[in-house]
Amino acid sequence: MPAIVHTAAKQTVDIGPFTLECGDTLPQVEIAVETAGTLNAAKDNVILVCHALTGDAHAVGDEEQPGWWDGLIGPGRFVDTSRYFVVTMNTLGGCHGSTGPASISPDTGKPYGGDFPLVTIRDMVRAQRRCLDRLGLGELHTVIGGSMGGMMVLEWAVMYPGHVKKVVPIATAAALTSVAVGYNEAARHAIQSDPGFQGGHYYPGPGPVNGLAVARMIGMITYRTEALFEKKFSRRLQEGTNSDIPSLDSLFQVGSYLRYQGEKLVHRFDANSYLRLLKAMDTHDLARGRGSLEAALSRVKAEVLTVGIREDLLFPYRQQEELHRELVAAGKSSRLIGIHSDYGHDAFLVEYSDWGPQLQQFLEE
Ligand SMILES: CC(=O)SCCNC(=O)CCNC(=O)[C@H](O)C(C)(C)COP(=O)(O)OP(=O)(O)OC[C@H]1O[C@@H](n2cnc3c(N)ncnc32)[C@H](O)[C@@H]1OP(=O)(O)O
Ligand SMILES: N[C@@H](CCO)C(=O)O
Repeated sequence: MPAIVHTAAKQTVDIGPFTLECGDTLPQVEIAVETAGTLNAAKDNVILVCHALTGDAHAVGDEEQPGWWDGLIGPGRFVDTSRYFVVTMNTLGGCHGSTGPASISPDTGKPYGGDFPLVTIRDMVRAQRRCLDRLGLGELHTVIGGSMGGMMVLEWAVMYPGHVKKVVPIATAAALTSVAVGYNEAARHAIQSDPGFQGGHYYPGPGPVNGLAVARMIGMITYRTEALFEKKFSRRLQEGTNSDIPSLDSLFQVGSYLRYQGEKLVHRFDANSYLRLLKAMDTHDLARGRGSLEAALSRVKAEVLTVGIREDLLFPYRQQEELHRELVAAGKSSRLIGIHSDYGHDAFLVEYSDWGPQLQQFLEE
């Protein structure tokens, strides 16, 4: 069993062969894990953080690199690492240290590429559970995460009700709306129609970089809001563009920004993982195989604090309201916070003042 290091630490945990919901077995699975804080003697202060689509295990910063949730988690912050032992894993199927399409298949000695199977949200959660077992961490104080991470949070509450005391699903839902699935289809099509895609067998080449950039551009529009774009860019043209005569080359600031965001993602994300994680979100439904959402939620034992962003275009606030309503109807302990933010969906990664204090209180009660 791997040793647990009880301060900020990174490790890769071998969880062995792993059979997915689709029936395929990955012969060897590794999960990249980062921890922050100290595990107490009773082992009852563990908070599991589940990342969103392009996140990774580095939620909490260290001397080398800031973490993507530093505004929320750290010593003396809303999730206080001087009290809690925070564990974050790169998801199975991802591209930041855990087994995914770019990993070498033990069967062929080559990267899986296009042969890597679909990993569902439930597979991701089962892999997390097995990883925690390997680390000797059976019980969770809280599971928290946003967007795709929030889907995992809800699955934790349903799949392992006896193992988690509290859950905090943020900017998420029991299943994506048809519009969100539509955006994801357009993003996948951009990647798969790029000549660099080659059916997913593009390693060690750069792969479908243009398609991935376009996919991110589409995504970014859904992660923000009209109000934010109006404030930041309005209809201004990018510097150097002739504003007097309309031209095919006219570049708006918003266009330049989206292109930049697309290029930025290409340097830190693998297209094969992007395709699979989008599909995992599309195909996810908390009710699948459980009769109904009501039946699924009837299994929940954890206290639930749902956080929604009222301006979220991707996971509309009505979805978090519905989740809360269903939980209450099922007699569960459920609270809902609806914040306002021009950031829209991405607010959970950038704005904490409206919900951080309530989260802190929820954790400490
Ligand atoms: C911190 C990390 O690296 S995260 C790594 C792991 N990834 C994740 O966890 C995923 C979640 N994170 C995210 O989605 C994002 O990082 C967010 C939401 C937290 C913040 O997004 P950001 O891209 O940092 O912020 P924002 O949308 O304001 O964009 C700012 C960038 O756009 C650039 N920009 C702004 N206007 C324009 C324009 N008109 N034309 C071109 N570029 C522009 C800025 O110069 C800035 O560039 P920089 O990132 O090189 O500094
Ligand atoms: N900005 C988030 C959006 C998806 O929730 C990410 O890239 O993971």
